Amino acid sequence: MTMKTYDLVIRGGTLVTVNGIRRADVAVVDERIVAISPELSGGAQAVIDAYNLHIFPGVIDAHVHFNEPGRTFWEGIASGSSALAAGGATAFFDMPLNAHPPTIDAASFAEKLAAAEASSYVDFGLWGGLVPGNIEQLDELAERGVVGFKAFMSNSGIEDFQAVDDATLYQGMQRSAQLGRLVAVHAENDQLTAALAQEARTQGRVGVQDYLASRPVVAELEAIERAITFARETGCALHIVHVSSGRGVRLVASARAQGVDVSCETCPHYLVLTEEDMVELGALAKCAPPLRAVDEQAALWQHLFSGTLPMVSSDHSPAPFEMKERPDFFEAWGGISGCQSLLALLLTEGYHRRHMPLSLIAAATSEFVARRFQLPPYKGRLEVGADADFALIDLSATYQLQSHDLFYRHAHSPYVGRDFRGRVVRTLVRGRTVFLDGKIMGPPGGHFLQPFPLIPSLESI
Ligand SMILES: NC(=O)N[C@H]1NC(=O)NC1=O
Ligand SMILES: [Zn+2]
Ligand SMILES: [Zn+2]
Repeated sequence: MTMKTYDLVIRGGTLVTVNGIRRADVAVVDERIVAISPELSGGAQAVIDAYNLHIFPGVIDAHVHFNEPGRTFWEGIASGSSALAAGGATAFFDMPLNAHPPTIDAASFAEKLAAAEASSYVDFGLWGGLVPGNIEQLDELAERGVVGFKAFMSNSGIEDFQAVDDATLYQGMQRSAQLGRLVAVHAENDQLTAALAQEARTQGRVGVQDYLASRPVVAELEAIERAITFARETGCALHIVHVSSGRGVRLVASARAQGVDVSCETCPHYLVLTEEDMVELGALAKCAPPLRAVDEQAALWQHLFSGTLPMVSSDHSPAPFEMKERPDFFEAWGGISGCQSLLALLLTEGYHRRHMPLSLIAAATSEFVARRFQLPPYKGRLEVGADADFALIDLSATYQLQSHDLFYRHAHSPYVGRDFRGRVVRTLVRGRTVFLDGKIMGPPGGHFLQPFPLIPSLESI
């Protein structure tokens, strides 16, 4: 009798799935999970001892800006995907900005795809952009496999990626509905935020508080409602990125209850930082929508617990530190470097501090992401047949984050100096270790992920 031989067996770990946690061995052949059982017999070419570790499905970070090509000096796919791997992520979706050119047509898509295929350590999907003037290009982007189309309802801070006017958003959603792709929006009312900012700046009020006051919650609520109205009308699936307020999540949840195909995400910074931190940390913690008061933050946690807020992604939006150093706070780069800390923050502040179930963390960072964005059924789950994408976690390890721990091109983050509980020990992408004990293991071998089922090419129908 021949014994079965696996490529890899991970022994004794505690598996965290959306259906609960259990101890089991996991066997991998050809990049996929082929067996899960309390005591797996059979040989293996490699064995990982995970007796004191939790095995999470690899994080799928649906929202990062890696800036390559064109602004690789801000981040880059190699450094950004290294940071993700160090944070337990096995896949990401890159936003169509702040690379140059932005991903708004077939040619720019090809450039981005080539860059990511050459240097990503983890798997990746690509967002296309919806901007004034590119509705004709949505078809070619859909055909090439974008996750969906991202639009800014307010100024993006990047010249080459213009905010949508209402007509572009409406018509873009009509086209996206026909293409079966969703639209994701940065939801803030541009007129309101621009006018409030302008007023403050002409009066010489250019501090953190003035910035906060220029982007009130109502600007977010109004834009979310408008996007939902268009989604209801066009039948387009809608995703609201980085919702910063409990009331914003409520709008999404009630529209969903009425049958609108709309989802939302929040980011770790809205869960663990408040506007007071923005005052204290300055531009390191500058983002849009801005950080909020503690009551909004508490509401976000409640929504996360109840499932009305089903997804957390990082909105990692890095830049050289010099771009954060401006006497006028409005001029400092708005964007937080945080993708390496996404899972660790949820473990520290969610699981340890608030007793959030680990299953919910796995759902919010992996399983729901895969489902919402229609990844192939072998992504985002810990089960037989799925890709062997894992984050191995020592839940009880404590540490203080240091800037030299960060793999970002520019090693700043509002979380430096923060105490964490729960450490990523090892990350595997399709069975291959990409991060172990503080080091990235090359070479980069990330695969391009497309939504599934694939859109048939127009010539084939
Ligand atoms: N351009 C860009 O990355 N903007 C992002 N930064 C941020 O804080 N919010 C965003 O939308
Ligand atoms: Zn945004
Ligand atoms: Zn973003």
